Amino acid sequence: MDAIVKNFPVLEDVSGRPTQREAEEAVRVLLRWAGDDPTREGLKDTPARVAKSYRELFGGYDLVPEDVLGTTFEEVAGYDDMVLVKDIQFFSHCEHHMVPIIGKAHIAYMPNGRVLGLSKIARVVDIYARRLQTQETMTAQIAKAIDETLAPRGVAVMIEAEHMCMAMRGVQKQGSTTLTTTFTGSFQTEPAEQARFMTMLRGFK
Ligand SMILES: Nc1nc2c(ncn2[C@@H]2O[C@H](COP(=O)(O)OP(=O)(O)OP(=O)(O)O)[C@@H](O)[C@H]2O)c(=O)[nH]1
Ligand SMILES: [Zn+2]
Repeated sequence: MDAIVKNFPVLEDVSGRPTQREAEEAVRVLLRWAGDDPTREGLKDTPARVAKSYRELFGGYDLVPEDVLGTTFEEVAGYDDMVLVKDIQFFSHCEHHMVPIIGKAHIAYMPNGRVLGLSKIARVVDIYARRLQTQETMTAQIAKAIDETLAPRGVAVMIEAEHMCMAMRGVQKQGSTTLTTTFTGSFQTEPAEQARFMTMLRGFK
């Protein structure tokens, strides 16, 4: 695997979680930090809602890719060419500002006798998207998870995303897209396979 994975180890568990009560109190503090009054009628239930919503938006911390990548099929009539699932939409949050990253993942692999249930590829994207992320980390983590669980001949992951921390605040550049890729196995060693991945991705829009 490439250097990025070594630099960004996979985070599978977060221990020492605060209680729901503590989480709600933290939201009240942030509401006051924003300049509002957490005791006013409209914000009364907001801390509880935010705490609940965090469990969903960051639900990826409770999941491991091995659990969803278990469904594989061997009876595919000898099919051994590229499988590409493209335009998998996701919402994540950047680890620097905790604001949304909105994007699409394109994932291909070269089977080695077994193919994955297609929905499982999208589930792996969600496991990593529903954590605090950088786009580079997420790209490498998805490739690593599929590579290690399925042991295919190669994996290619491309992510294209817009970072709201660059659009809504800070430098305030709307509409820019960041592209990241990770290639393993034959996608890394054979430029022709990488090129075919790009052609399949871009050729049939
Ligand atoms: N490489 C990378 N950078 C990211 C990602 N998401 C956000 N960033 C960047 O993280 C950087 C954090 O920079 P800092 O200077 O520490 O924080 P800041 O003062 O809020 O920076 P500005 O966004 O420029 O206002 C910014 O340049 C963001 O654009 C990501 O997925 N990958
Ligand atoms: Zn950010």
